[in-house]
Amino acid sequence: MTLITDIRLRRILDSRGNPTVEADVVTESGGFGRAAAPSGASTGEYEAVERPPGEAIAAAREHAVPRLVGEVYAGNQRDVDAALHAADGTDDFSEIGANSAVAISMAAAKAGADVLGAPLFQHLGGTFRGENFPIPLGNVVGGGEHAADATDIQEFLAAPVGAPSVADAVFANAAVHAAVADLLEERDVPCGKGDEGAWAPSIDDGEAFDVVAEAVSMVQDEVGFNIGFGLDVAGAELYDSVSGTYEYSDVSRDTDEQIEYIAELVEEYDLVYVEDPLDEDDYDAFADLTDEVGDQTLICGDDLFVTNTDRLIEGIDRGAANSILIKPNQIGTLTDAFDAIELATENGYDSVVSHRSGETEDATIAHLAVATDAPFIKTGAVGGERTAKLNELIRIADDAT
Ligand SMILES: O=C(O)[C@@H](CO)OP(=O)(O)O
Ligand SMILES: [Mg+2]
Repeated sequence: MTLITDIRLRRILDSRGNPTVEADVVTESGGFGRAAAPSGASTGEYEAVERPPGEAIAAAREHAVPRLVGEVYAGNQRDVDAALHAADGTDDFSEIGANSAVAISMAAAKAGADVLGAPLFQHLGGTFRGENFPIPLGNVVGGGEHAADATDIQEFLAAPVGAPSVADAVFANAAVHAAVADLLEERDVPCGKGDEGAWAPSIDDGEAFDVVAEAVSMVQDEVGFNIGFGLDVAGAELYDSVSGTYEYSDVSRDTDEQIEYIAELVEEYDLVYVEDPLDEDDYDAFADLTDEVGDQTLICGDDLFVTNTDRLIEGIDRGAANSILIKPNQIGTLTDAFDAIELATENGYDSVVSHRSGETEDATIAHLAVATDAPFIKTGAVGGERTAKLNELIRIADDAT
């Protein structure tokens, strides 16, 4: 019933106004799935390769579509994704593009769910999923590669760890986002928004820490549950491999100083989450920091692991980080993303399913997080392409998908 009978690929707009790949998958019994690839700005060196959308579409039409249409059942995700790998023939999707691959992979999953008449999370995760929800990490202030002339640290995140429901958590993050705007106005700091909808003021990191800590504590008092504070440092973007230092606007830190700086921030702000505090090649530094503060906070590898099980195995062996960011487009298929989450879970690493800075209204990652029982999701706080995922989580919790 789920035999794939048609695949259409097109260029659509992403949230930055750039083209991206959208896929439609149709099955023999009329099942339909549509999904779109997101796109990163602070991309990891070891990510699967995103090709210009026009080229990715042409290559996928030539190599992948003939291997899928009339050949593979959309309901069998591993077969779909194996066919995508076989069609590509490289180990980084540089032939058909990880953007075409992930769009087709996710669209096939949705078509499979459609034939079953089941919500996507249930098709992917089974009937016992849908009871637990990820804690949403909400980006409220940001800079780095996501906004010009703003903070050095890429993302200051609200983490409503004590929220009684996913809806309460989502609204709490939006409230922190609004409180940050009020506090910045009081300080006469004008600001626009960065790529993910976070405020992008022209302030230094120290001032951003003050503002976000105050906003978090104000909203925490209002809502009456615990809201933590987290960061995505995007360390690889700050790291200068020639000098071996992390280059901030006002200071440069060598690796030991960077480890100490992050450890101090964990203490001072009681950080519950720190993503990519160090360079993507430095497993040893990740291991040292994890050793120092890993019992107090999550040290998450994004550019370090790029959702890749080989890189995660290396991290597990060396004690680097205790958490992994999961971005399906970093690795190209849902199967690969699932395998990374399962390997992480088996080894006590918390998975954080994540958006990209360039997004669409596609909400697959909300279902992926619920399907895999992931403890966290990072998908912004406000903005249509971000709320598409947050509102989908609320609907899943309300049993309304
Ligand atoms: O670094 C990150 O975690 C992501 C998403 O927040 O950014 P980008 O998609 O630009 O890689
Ligand atoms: Mg990151």
